[in-house]
This record gives sequence, C-alpha cells and structure tokens, in this order.
Amino acid sequence: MAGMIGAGKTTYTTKIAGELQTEPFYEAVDENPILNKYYEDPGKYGFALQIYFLNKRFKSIKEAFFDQNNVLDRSIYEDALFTKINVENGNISEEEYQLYLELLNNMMEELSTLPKKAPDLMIYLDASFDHILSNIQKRGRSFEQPTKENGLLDYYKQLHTAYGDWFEQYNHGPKLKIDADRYDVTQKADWQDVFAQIQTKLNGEEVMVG
Ligand SMILES: Nc1ncnc2c1ncn2[C@@H]1O[C@H](COP(=O)(O)OP(=O)(O)OP(=O)(O)O)[C@@H](O)[C@H]1O
Repeated sequence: MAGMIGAGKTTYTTKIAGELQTEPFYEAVDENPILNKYYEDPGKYGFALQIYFLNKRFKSIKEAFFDQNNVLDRSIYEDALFTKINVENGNISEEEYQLYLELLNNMMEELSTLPKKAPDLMIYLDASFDHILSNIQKRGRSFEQPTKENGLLDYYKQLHTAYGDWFEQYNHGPKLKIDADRYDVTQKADWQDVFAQIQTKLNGEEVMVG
C-alpha cells in the first residue's frame, strides 16, 4: 500500500490480506520510540526516525517477499519521499541525506537478490486533503494533530502534493490508484468494487473504473 498519512492504508491492508488469505505487515506506530519525539522536534529526530523506518521496512520486505500476495501497509519507496521532504525542510542535513541514500542503495541491492524485486502491485490510496485531515482527527493520535503553532498543516500539505507526483513517477512495477474519497470500504458494495480493481490488476489486466 501507499498513501498519505491517514489515507486509510491500515484498513485496506487488513481487508486485502483477509481477502487474499495472506499476511498483513503493519507499521507499528505505538511501538515506535522515536515518532512522537520527531513530531516534537523534527530537527533533532528527523534522521533517526528515517533510519528507524528504513530498518523496519527492510525487515518486513525480507519477510513478506518470500510468499505470494503478502500485503505491506507502506512501501520503502515512500520513506525516501518523507526523507527528501525532511531535507528540504532543514530537518535532515545534506550529509545525513547522502548517508541515507547510500544505505538505501545498499539495502536495495540486497533486495534485488530476493525472489521478487518490487511489489507485485503498488496500490496508492489517493485521498483529498480534507479527507486525510478528517481521518487524522478521527484517529486522534495526539502528536499528529495540527495546531496553529506546530506547522503540521504545512507539512501535511507539502507531503500531500509530493505524493501525487511520487505516484505518477513510480515505475518499479504494476500500480493502481484508488480514489479513497469515493469508497467506504466498510460497505460491502464499495469493497467489492475496490477488490475487483485489485484482482484485475493482479491478473495483469487493465482496470476500467465506471
Ligand atoms: N518515513 C517516514 N518519515 C516520517 N514519518 C513517517 C514515515 N513513515 C511513517 N511516518 C509517520 O508514521 C505515522 C504513521 O503513518 P501513517 O499515518 O501513514 O500510517 P497509518 O496511520 O498506518 O496510515 P493510514 O492512516 O493510511 O492507515 C504518521 O504519523 C507518519 O507521519
């Protein structure tokens, strides 16, 4: 899965893995010791957070790639996008960025020896800015809430814009964009519609959205 903070990746991951009877791999937010510190002081914890995510992601990918159709709730490719934005915002230095990229390269070389080199299908949840804000609010993780003072709204806007371009440029394999505003996948009919699109793509066919 791919998509902005609060786009609904966790819900989709659970549903897709349930449908395909495979294993879901989640980003364990509650167990992340750096995430809330990062939100408090991105300049101090930006680099450490990216190394944390890179390490966790690499581990999940190694485990997930040995079976068919396992579902990961976020891709390693998006971590690089978060990192780039944190460099642009001055939270991560150029030197740290070069280090990150070298490490990422090294890891990608390792992955290229695995049975699969990239996801069978990259599913991108395309959610409007209002939609993700409302999800972030509903979910209620305190450190993610934007206030007038903390600059998070600007960060989210910046990420939201960058995500669209990122997905357009993603070219490591088959990809599918789902209009997350349009579907409520807790509703059976919506879910059937979405899952039909996923299956079509997994079978290597083109998706027609009515
Ligand atoms: N590489 C990264 N760099 C910085 N922050 C990250 C990174 N990956 C994830 N995060 C942060 O981790 C938290 C969890 O990510 P996210 O909200 O996308 O996952 P989620 O809650 O499972 O997603 P969804 O709401 O789509 O199910 C968010 O606060 C997000 O900003």
